[in-house]
Amino acid sequence: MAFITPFAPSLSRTPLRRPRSTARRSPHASPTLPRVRMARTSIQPDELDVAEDSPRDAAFSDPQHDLPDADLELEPPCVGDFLHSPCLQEYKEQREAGLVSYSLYDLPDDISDVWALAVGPSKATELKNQYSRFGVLIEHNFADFASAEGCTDAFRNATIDEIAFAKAKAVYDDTGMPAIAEFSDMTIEPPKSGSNINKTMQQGYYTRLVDTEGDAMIDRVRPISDANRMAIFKSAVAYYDGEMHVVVQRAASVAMAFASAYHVTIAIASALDELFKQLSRRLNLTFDSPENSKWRAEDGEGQSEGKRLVGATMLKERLLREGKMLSDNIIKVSSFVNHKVDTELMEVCGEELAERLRHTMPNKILTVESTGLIAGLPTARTLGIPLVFARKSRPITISDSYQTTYRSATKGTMNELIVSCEYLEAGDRVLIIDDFLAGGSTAEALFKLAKMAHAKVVGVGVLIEKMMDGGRAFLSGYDVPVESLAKILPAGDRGRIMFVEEEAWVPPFVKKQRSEGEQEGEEGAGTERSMAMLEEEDEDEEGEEGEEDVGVIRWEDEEEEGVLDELEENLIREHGRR
Ligand SMILES: O=P(O)(O)OC[C@H]1O[C@H](OP(=O)(O)OP(=O)(O)O)[C@H](O)[C@@H]1O
Repeated sequence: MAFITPFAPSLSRTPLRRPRSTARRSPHASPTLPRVRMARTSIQPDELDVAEDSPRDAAFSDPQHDLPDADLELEPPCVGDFLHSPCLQEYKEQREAGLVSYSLYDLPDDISDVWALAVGPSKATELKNQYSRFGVLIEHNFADFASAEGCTDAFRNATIDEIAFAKAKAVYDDTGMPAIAEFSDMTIEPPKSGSNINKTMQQGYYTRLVDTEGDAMIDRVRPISDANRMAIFKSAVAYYDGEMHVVVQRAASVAMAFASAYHVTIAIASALDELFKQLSRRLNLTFDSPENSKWRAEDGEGQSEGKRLVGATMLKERLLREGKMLSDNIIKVSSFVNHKVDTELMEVCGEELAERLRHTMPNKILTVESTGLIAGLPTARTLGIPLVFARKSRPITISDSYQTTYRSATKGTMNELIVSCEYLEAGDRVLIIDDFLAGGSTAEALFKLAKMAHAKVVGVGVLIEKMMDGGRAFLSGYDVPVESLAKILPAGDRGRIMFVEEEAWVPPFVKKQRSEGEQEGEEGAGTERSMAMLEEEDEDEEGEEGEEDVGVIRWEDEEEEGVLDELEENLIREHGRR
């Protein structure tokens, strides 16, 4: 049974690990860091009691359940036997043959460590960006771990945190680099008692091949499930550096009506986020490089220096923790956005909205009282432009005004919007900022006001976009960029908020610099590396592409039948018998 993701690391890049810089560590840290015991908490521990007949899952549902001490000395039994990564094996062989050297070439000063990964490709990109800002260069990703031939039982009997840990440890053992690894599974809970369901369907379903089998399994089970039946995605992430290990688990439950394999990313993102928090504290990974701490506008297009963008990340993290769906499309964020306001969070959100929309060259922010001001003010301040907010009732100080009406999505009432002719002028380039985008009627009303003033709306930015209300499509006719920091998916998951996972946004000029940097690197900028190494690298890059193609062809043409048979087997497998 394989869980291969078609992704190959660039084996021939020199595997480097600079001796750990103490500069980034706490001055009080002892040279041998203590081992960390992590309580394995889940987002919704109360919702994880679905697999009554599984001692593993019972343990998982207990937030206090720690790895037993024996695990801390892992080598877990059979771990080396039941896991195998062809790419890591190849790397190991190259290393043993002396083809990859550990000589340290000039790493940038702001890099203090080089790590490796064993995670899915999209998460790898995110982690690379995230950790690079903290002085960690992520150099390899061994995403092709699979259960070794003949080790199916050992693999099934291992918990997901054991597997994540085993992957991290295997990568560390074979590369010498600290490693982060991930492993996830999906459970479809048994139907509620009394459901009209035949015997084989009473136990629920389970897979560890979420990427490849998850959707097919959900599609098969959904028609025989009631709307409240849950698919539970669990993810374990582990870090190991030879001295210390940290293991974190998180879970996300999604109603079958909305579930897709994609939702495993919620559990993965949440676990990785917690892992990052733990590691940044334990390893004192500080964001201390002046080079990194600012985005630099060097494209000559008039973009000013902006700050590092963490608004979307922090907002999503907060949504995950505190946001609630009160109904299908009413979102409660009153503890940090629109009643009690987390001003620091709004500050970084405003900064990110400003940087995302800076290219529209606005000279004015237009928003609506009162909650539009929450995101509007920091955005305006970052851009250094004034803010005008439309009033919902006419102040006695306003005589000449532009005025329109719109229907409030949340209240269902018709509202007036009024802006003084003094403050919206012909030729203004207006950026609309609001807390929410739902159906788009509020933003459209602001478009109308701008039009009355012969001003031009150049963009729309919101903190939170409710994907189910179609505001983006509604506004598409205006043909302006629409940016949102968090895109909320339709309700589900017992009041929990779910959002679309997106790659971190980076300014176009930074992207350009990075791709130019990469090209330079490929074209021989790595002067410290031997010609032989560069040639190998070229070959590997060809190999990477080749392998991805093969992965696709194999699924579609050669092994499709086999995979479907296996899926069929999994579907009829009772939950407790994995
Ligand atoms: O895209 P839409 O469908 O127009 O919805 C978005 C608007 O809904 C909310 O305002 P609301 O109408 O509830 O008024 P409030 O800000 O006074 O609560 C929110 O603050 C946005 O302005």
